[in-house]
Amino acid sequence: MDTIIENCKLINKTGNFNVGIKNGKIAKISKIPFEGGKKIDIKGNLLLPGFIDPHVHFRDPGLTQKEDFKTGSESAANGGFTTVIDMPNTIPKTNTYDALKEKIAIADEKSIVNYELQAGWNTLEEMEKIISLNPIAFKVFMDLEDNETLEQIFKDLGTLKESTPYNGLVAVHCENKAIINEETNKLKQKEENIPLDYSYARPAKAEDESVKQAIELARKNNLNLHICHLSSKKSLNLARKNNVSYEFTPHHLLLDNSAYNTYGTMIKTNPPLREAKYKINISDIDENTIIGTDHAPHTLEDKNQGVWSSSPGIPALETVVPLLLTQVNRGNLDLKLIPKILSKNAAKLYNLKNKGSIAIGKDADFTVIDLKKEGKINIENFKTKAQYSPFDGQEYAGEAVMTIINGKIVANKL
Ligand SMILES: NC(=O)N[C@@H](CC(=O)O)C(=O)O
Ligand SMILES: [Zn+2]
Ligand SMILES: [Zn+2]
Repeated sequence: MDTIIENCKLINKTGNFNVGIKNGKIAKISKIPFEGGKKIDIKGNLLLPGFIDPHVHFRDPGLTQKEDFKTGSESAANGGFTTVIDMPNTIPKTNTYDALKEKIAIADEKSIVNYELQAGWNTLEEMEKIISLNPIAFKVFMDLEDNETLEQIFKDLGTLKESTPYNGLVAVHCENKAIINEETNKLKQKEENIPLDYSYARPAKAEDESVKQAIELARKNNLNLHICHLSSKKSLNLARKNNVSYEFTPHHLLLDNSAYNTYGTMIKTNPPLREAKYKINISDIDENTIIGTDHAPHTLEDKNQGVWSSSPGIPALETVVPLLLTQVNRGNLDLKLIPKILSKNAAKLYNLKNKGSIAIGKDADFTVIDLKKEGKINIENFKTKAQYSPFDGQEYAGEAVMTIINGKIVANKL
């Protein structure tokens, strides 16, 4: 053994366990103590499979004043995450072979957590080249494209699936561009706009229409659809009915659009926070849910440019775990769902075969949880460059106290 993690509680099991690690893999799980290796005593806390965030924006290259792969990955580790999936809307976009190659070099050099990269869509010819670098999926921002372009993108992705080893997984930002434009233009007629207007400029029906369209296009082209940051209840019902996977962010679960009156453009995000009656809630989390934080850091300056010009996005890697564990402590969320929604389900969707559970032979990636640890969220302790959060100052119960990757501690608050 290289390392032995001692005094571990495991979910659904009684008693304390010891977990042996050899060459970065789980080699032994036993109640009976054993010797031979460096010891990590986690003091009776809960050992969970390393958390996976399938939706982060690390802004590297091109936007590193907002975040870079070093600070982003440190933020992930500090928040309890061992693996992240980064989005392609950097500068340049990660939609060419060269740009993906460049990002892999950056991430290899700077990341302290495991990472996977999504690629942006491009011509079929370019996407064929991109596939040789194994992006984990293609991402389509449906809010930025018109219908004709979307038809073509999905058709090309279908062809790509036939002609290359591409697995056919397409992750989508679902909001309908035409509806957004129409509603935004209406609201701009008002004499003065307030942050709350943003919620109505991109209404739930824009998301619902887009989800419907994405499901149709994916079916037509034999693609495997995954819906990012799903926020509308109706969209959720559509996804469930059609057996399509989806992610929830912590802010869409926990805040409604009345928060715009408190936090202003700080909580501007896409899709926007919704009216209480249309939104998803903690009670919508089930066995199949995936939490994707949509960690979308910006500078304070970028966040303070008025209703229409402020950058949309909220950093979330360092708040999501205490926020969800607080819901567990309040009895609103079953503890047994935590390893599923934060690790297992994303590992399955993205085919991360060695991740998502604690078993012999799996990668030695762990998140250690102290369910009773209380505190107040404090952005001053964040590793992200983004210095804002609507949850700053909020009391929590339950925290990730240690993050272990390949058997090595990358963050420690024990
Ligand atoms: N969610 C956001 O409001 N912003 C994201 C983009 C995105 O995920 O749509 C960003 O990159 O800042
Ligand atoms: Zn998005
Ligand atoms: Zn995003």
